[in-house]
Amino acid sequence: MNETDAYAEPAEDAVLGALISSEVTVGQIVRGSILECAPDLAIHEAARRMSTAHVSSILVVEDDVPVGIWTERDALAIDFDHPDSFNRPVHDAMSAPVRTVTRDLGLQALAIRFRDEHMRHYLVVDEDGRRCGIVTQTDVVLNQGIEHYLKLRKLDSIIKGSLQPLPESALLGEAVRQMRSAAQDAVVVAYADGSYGILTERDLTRLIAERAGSRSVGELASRPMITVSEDASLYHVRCMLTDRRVRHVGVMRRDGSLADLVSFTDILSGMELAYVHELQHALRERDMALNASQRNLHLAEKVIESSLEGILITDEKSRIISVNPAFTRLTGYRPDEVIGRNPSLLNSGRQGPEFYREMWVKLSAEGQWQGEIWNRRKSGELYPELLTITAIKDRDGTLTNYAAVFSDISQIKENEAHIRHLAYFDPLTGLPNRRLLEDRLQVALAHAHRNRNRAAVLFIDLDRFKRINDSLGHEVGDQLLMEVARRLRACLREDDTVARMGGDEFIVVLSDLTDPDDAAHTATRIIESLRRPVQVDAHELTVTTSVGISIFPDDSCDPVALIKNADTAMYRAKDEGRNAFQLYQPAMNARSLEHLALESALHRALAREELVLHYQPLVDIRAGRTAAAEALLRWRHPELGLVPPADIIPLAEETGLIVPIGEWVLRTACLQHARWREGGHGELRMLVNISARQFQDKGFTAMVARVIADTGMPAAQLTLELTETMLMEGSERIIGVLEGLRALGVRLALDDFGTGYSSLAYLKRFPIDELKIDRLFIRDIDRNENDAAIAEAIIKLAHSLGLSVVAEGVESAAQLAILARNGCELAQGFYFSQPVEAGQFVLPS
Ligand SMILES: Nc1nc2c(ncn2[C@@H]2O[C@@H]3COP(=O)(O)O[C@H]4[C@@H](O)[C@H](n5cnc6c(=O)[nH]c(N)nc65)O[C@@H]4COP(=O)(O)O[C@H]3[C@H]2O)c(=O)[nH]1
Repeated sequence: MNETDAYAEPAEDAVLGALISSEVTVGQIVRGSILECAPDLAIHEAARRMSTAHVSSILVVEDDVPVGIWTERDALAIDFDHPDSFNRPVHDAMSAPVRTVTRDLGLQALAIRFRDEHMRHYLVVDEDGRRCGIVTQTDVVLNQGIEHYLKLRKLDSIIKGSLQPLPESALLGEAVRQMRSAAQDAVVVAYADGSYGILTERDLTRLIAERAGSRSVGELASRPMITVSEDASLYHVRCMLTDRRVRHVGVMRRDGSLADLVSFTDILSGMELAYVHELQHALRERDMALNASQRNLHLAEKVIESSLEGILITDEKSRIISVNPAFTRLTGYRPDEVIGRNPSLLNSGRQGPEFYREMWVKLSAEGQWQGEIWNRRKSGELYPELLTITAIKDRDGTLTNYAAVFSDISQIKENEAHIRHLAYFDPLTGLPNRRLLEDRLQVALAHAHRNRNRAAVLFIDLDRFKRINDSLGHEVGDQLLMEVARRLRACLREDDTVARMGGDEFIVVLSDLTDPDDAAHTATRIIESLRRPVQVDAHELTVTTSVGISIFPDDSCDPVALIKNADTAMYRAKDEGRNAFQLYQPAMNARSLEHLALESALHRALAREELVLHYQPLVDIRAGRTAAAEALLRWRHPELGLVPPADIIPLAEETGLIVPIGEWVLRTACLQHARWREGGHGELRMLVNISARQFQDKGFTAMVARVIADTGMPAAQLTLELTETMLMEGSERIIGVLEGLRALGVRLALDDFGTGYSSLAYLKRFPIDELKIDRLFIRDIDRNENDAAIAEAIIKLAHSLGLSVVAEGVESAAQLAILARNGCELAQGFYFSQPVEAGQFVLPS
């Protein structure tokens, strides 16, 4: 094994490790023992003690105070031609004052001091100035953790090439003079046989101790001199110096001649310490960044692993490369069954190729696709999921992966179907209820309009039903209603609709009538059919019926008006003696004239400041405290008195006046809120209704922003109430408007929830914060199990979508108790307060 192999350089990692942990302090490397002597000790005795102790310095102490230090370097100052000088007191030859460093000084800093102050020894003291030891340059070279640097540098980079060997016959005094003048700590002695020897400061100290006279260097030098090739690295040299316990090696040129003598001092002064320092810093930072990114990676892995949503990641060719545990839970496939395969293995076959084509078009254009999709589990079962696919690109924009995140929405769909059934059908008779009827009526009218036909609405009321109910009990009443429903159905064609409006009221919609008389014929058939006695248990019941008829388009084109007109006609039939039908006549409805008059007056109402807002509190059920106010529009008509919004809003929408009126409402409510804030009630939220027509206005979001800015309204305290039907136009534009509003910081609530037709899962797409359950569901919540079930289901669903819930129209403590039990957060209704003028609004104390 040659020397180079013996000092093989450390592996890269070991070097880096040494570097990073190299924040060593002087205190950690200093040797505890200090050789001390009194100032009057003879120099040769001091030298003897140093030689015996193998140390390079002795501290001169007087009265326990260091007054100087005598080192091997100081030995050079001794006159070797006159050995008498060896007997002088050390005080005459020592260096003073003693330079000190503290224990906590870093090795880097110490190395710089050694180099800049040309020192080779420092006395180390602790925080209280107590002596702890002597630190030498050699200690630094051995402990600094600079291996990486030494490894990079070759020996030839520090060779000075100024070596002047002395002939073996030269006298010791000459050698000392050369060392002194050349500021060297050793001289090389060239022997006549071509070999070399070395005489060092340490040898001089020994010679002083021996009181050696003037002898030739050939006799005194150590030989042979240890040498190394000029190609070796500084690291290699350092290892040699340490292992051989020497402080100098000769450097041999490739041609065999002696190039120089190098020592620990040369190694230290050849180092670019600032560079080393920077390198250490950079490496430390790299290490920290690496640690941080490993931590982030670990975190991301944990999130994916514990996510309740299924996650699937593919490569750019759509081959699955990883799935999370939720994926396995939801689809039934283990990772090893899907990795490497295409996600199409989950296809249910329910969506056609066109669906997937559109998905890919959107994915490549926008980088993301979201929607509902039916997939197939491993068991073969189909299930609906809400799926988001994101295309992932690297820094250069090259597509690298797709990530799909999905949740099983079967439960939501089931709830939705359940609620829809509860919401659209009368549980007693199984007939459509008012909501579904209105829907069907719209369809029937559109159909009739298209076919240029008529349609009819028949309002049916059982005469004196209440008497039966009160005298024979609900059970009997219910049986009777079920039989009535069955007979009504039997009187109609398949395309016609019969609905129960509640109590003993039914409505029939006859679609596509060619002759209005057909409506009268059907009415007669119904009256006849219901006139036949009904057997319920032991009772034979006979009921009579009154029917009112309105015809589309003759009596109105508006479904609500048609129902109202049929209702009016039905009352006329009752007035006329019951058990008959009446066709609607316009004169029956004096209100239509009123309507016209109102329309022109509304134009002037804004300018005349006839509009006012009333406020109704929303109460935090758990805290029993007013948490918000809803602003409700009123019109103080000079003759008609207070006109309710039901009469104002449709008119305002028809005439387009809703835009300025809507802005007035918002501004007035915000100004009112400013007054409450001044009074210390800034915590109250303000809810403002937005109409569909207003929402369609292009400048709507800008208007809201303007009002907020003008009035200083804290956006988070403002909630805009929207209705389901507004959202169901469902376009990207609507989502854009909602997101624009959200960006302003306002909250969004969905009003009258349950009366629209929305897909509940679809709601997930909208940035809604709050859901207001329509008061129709609340009205009978304490009497009707069905309504209670609907309210409960809506509350649960809203919570599962992360929405808070407001119950509207709470009129009794019993209703409130049920809502509280179901976890409903807020309630509003006459039980707490009617809508009142701002001055009468009771602020929370
Ligand atoms: N039976 C009963 N009713 C209760 C109870 N508690 C509150 N109400 C009524 O329920 C309605 C609640 O407002 P909404 O559902 O947003 O319904 C509002 C809202 O959709 C609309 N509206 C009111 N003000 C405005 C407005 O400034 N702009 C627009 N676009 N619409 C408005 O008119 C609708 C009716 O408003 P109002 O007649 O003031 O009727 C109010 C309120 O008086 C209760 O315990 N029992």
